[in-house]
Amino acid sequence: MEIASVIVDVPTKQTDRAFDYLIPDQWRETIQPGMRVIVPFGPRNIQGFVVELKKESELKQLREIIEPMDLEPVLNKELLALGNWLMETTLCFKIFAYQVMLPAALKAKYEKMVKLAPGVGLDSLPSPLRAFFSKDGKLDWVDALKNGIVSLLQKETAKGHLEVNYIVKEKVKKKQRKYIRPHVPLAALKEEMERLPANAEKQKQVLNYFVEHFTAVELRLLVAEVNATASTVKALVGKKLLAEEEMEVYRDPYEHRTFERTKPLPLTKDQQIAIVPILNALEQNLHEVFLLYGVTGSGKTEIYLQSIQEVIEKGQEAIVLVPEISLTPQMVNRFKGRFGDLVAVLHSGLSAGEKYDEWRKIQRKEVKVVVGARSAIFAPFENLGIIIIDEEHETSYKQEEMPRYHARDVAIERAKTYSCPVILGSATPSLESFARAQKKVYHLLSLPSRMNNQPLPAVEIIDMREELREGNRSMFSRKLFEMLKDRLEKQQQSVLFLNKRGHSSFVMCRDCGYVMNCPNCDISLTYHRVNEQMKCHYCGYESFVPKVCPECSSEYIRYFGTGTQKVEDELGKILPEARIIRMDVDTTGRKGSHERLLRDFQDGKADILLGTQMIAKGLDFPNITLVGVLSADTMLHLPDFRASEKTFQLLTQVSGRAGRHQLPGEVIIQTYTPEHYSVELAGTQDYDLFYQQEMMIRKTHHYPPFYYLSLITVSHDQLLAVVTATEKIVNYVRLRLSDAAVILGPAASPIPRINNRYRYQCLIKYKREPNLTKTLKTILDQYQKDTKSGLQVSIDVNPFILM
Ligand SMILES: Nc1ncnc2c1ncn2[C@@H]1O[C@H](COP(=O)(O)OP(=O)(O)OP(=O)(O)O)[C@@H](O)[C@H]1O
Ligand SMILES: [Zn+2]
Ligand SMILES: [Zn+2]
Repeated sequence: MEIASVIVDVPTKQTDRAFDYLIPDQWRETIQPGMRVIVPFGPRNIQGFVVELKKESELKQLREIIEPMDLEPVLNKELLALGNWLMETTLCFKIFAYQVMLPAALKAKYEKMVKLAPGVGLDSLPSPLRAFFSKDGKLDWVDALKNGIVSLLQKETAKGHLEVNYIVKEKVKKKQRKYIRPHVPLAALKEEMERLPANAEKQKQVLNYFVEHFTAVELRLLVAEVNATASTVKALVGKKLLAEEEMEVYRDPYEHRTFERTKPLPLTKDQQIAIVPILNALEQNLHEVFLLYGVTGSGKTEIYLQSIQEVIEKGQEAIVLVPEISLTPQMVNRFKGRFGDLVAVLHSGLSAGEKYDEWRKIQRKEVKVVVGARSAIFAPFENLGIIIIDEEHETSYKQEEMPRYHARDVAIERAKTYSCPVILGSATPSLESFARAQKKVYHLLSLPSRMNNQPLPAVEIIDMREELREGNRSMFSRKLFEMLKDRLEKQQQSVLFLNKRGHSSFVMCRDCGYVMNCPNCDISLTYHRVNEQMKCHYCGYESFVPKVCPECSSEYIRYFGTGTQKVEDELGKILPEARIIRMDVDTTGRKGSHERLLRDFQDGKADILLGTQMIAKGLDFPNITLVGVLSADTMLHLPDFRASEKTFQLLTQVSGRAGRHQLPGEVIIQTYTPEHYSVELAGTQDYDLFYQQEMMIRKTHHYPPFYYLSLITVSHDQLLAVVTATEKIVNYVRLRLSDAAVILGPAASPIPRINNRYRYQCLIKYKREPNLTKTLKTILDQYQKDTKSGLQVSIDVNPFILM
């Protein structure tokens, strides 16, 4: 085949299609669909994905592919097809659909270089410029910018002395190490060793090493082992007795860890009942979606492990998704402990190089199981036997930028292709999934009780308004304080949870109520204690904390809201003898710190674990008998129809950390809205009742799972332009959809301005609209092509964040 269709790395509407390129003779045998190539595009060289090979093109004049970037495809056939599906269902640019499937290391980086034009010598340049160029006549664009010589360069370019080149670079290199191996047969090696002169003592020792271990060894280790120098070894390589080669090594983030091997546990009655349908589906190669609904601590993970065991025995592969936040060492241990080196782990704590290496283990089929966060759903396995999504209700499974995909949908799509089962597991399933299970679209499996029939922990809800009325102004209710003290005496552990999401620490004037807002975006600035600054989380604007109120000059301007640091200080005052471990973004920033803190807690080096969302999930420690939630309602007041659902799920998850083993657990939930049903029902841990209540509300207000949603957001720096455009879009949508669709807008977005751009939206609620995708595509086409107007239109199908 002579011609390759290539999707180029230029995410615009005009370039969102395949371009044909001629494959030069020398690459004809090499280039295949799914490989990355470097192609000329306009004046630049850029990266692209080959999606198809063909014999003919409609175009006569084709440019040639410059070179392949891969020696084997990075995307297999199935993933190429999955890319098409992503474009269709999420309305993203084609290039994004492919890039999202690859580790960041394989995303191209471009370097701009200024070079002497062919046939031009350095001396043609004016002398002040010459010094900036390398001997071979090159200059890095970054250096040109730094030295402020761009206009000089432009003049020379106009004269034809210089040209600008774009060089595509890979972000990460494979890690290579030098290895030494014998180059002659063992007998010859022995002979040569005898023949060496007596003063070549070191060389003798090196050869002797290979006589004893006739195999390749890393140079570094060899030198250390025989106490020789690299030059001694080099000399033997020079004599062709030994050979040197570069071998690739993987960067293994778990290199220095040993995992205690575990064996399958005998399943409980409930577990046995739940696993049978899964094993059946595996045996018959059936695609089926299971919703494994099991209370916290009911043994869902053991079911995952034993299902995977079956898959491996069938010679197939498994993907396990867990939310980033619960990709704790404990979770990783459970999979590595059961399947050892057959497990690859992908999470954001790894460096780009480590992620790349884990990805390649998958691609080379050196592992059978991948445990990872959202993007691991694209693991390049080719014989998938099962896909498991733990904590399936977690909103982090939805990507909030292009492609705006939900990992659950991708999982089901891939599982259909491989005709294999999907398990969605949760103690608090999303309303969407539970509704589907009720309608028998998903197969419901239940684990209604905890291991060893331990009861769920007893939950008490404390009304913080009442505390205030009775004169307690501390952030700890009297009850929580008493119980913390009690646990200290009993030498049991407590977990204190502070809900940070939707909770900003803002600065307010106590005299006039002035709140510091971002001048570019209509939201309050967040107080950062570390550098005593106020920061906007949307545009990055920073400002100092004012000493007096800019409105009324009062000195009583101070910051509100509670951070973990403040809670820690407070705890130190009231329980000075307590040993506290704090886990939040500040204390877990460094690599491995997350793991270390948890291990310390597990080893009993602290009495109280204080943290944010990152401690809500996955923890399974026997000595935790008390969980305290400091403020249950901070999330309830977000402009989000899922606010109640999220609150209920989070409270249930945190409560589930207590009393998981022999000791019974207790939970204290502090709140300012104890009468809210999601707080109340989290108190009784009654998912079923919560489900019924929430479904009624969703039905009344036309929200999922009764209706689907699509959100169109328009932004521009002129308010009038945004309103006019959104109005037009709303009218257009109205014309194209049926009367059954509910079309809301134009309305200002919940955050009406970000970075000086006004934002308006149109929200569409619908049940079945065959015309919808086409309509949305037309809108995108229209506005994405017209870049001059400055209007930005983005569309989120099934949005999770409505801001
Ligand atoms: N069949 C079994 N026999 C004995 N112990 C078991 C069995 N299955 C699970 N366990 C243990 O019970 C505890 C709770 O199980 P697991 O963590 O899998 O529950 P889970 O449902 O995943 O909980 P959560 O949703 O709260 O994370 C673990 O310590 C686990 O090792
Ligand atoms: Zn004031
Ligand atoms: Zn801002």
